[in-house]
Amino acid sequence: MSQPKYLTGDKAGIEEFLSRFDVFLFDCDGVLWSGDHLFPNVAQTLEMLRSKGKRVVFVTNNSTKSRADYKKKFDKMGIPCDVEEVFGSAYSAAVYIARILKLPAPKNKVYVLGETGIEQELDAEGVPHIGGTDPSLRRDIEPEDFTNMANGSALDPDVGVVLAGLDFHVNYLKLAMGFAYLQRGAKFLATNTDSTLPTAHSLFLGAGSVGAPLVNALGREPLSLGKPSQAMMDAIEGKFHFDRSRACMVGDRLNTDIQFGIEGKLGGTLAVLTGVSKKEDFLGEGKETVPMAYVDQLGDLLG
Ligand SMILES: O=C(O)[C@H](O)[C@H](O)COP(=O)(O)O
Ligand SMILES: [Mg+2]
Repeated sequence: MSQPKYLTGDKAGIEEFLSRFDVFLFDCDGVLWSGDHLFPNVAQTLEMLRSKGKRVVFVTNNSTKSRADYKKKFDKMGIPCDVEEVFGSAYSAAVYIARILKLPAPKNKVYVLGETGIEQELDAEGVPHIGGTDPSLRRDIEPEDFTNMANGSALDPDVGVVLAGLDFHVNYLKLAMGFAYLQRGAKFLATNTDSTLPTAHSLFLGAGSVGAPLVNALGREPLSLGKPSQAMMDAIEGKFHFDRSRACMVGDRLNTDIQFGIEGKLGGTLAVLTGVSKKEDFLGEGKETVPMAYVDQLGDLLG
């Protein structure tokens, strides 16, 4: 497998690379920012691409925010963005549940292990849901909870799906309730299964690590609707109608972003070193997932 091209400081190489693509799919966490810290020259780089007539789509696995929430974040960060340019895993999962899975009401209710982003996107698709940010679940489990989950009286009979995403308020009660629904046959879905979350210039538990207790107890993985799932790529192509051979995925994580672009048969992939993956992860012999090119940070594309 050919080695990726290092583009930082290579003005001619950058020009040639950018000329191959009309559309850039941008990952967010670890590429544009770390939490609320915008990396250098990100806004200027996106402006440069747009001035060259390139289309940008923001494709994030972070399901804690809805597309509308991301639009507010982009505005706060001074990055011009239309809400329609954002395609997050919460939206991807809500579209899948509403338009592909299409469980017959009333058994189409979703038990959410996650934050408001998931709830907002389910609302937008008209999918009923419980759990999530419900404050009544932010408490210790009590002896009667075990009894009432075991006999079903604490469970909603209309729940047909358990949807797991990044949840900053996870506890035993919420996990136990999710497991109770799964044992009763609810479909097991995830917005994404990233093991770690790159933020505050460090790594924290990701969505996959929050949902891991359910995977361990149940003995099987959820269907993930985030990167590298090609259901997400198909949904993005269906919405934006682009030529995959002229599209490039830009990301910080090999087993989500770069794999997503490669398996999606996009024209190219660009790794940045400001998030999860390190260059040692893809340079040298026998590496499983290798980007077409890489830069130290996104702003290096300014040349
Ligand atoms: O744990 C997570 O959910 C992910 O680390 C996080 O949300 C990744 O977001 P992305 O890099 O896809 O923008
Ligand atoms: Mg990322």
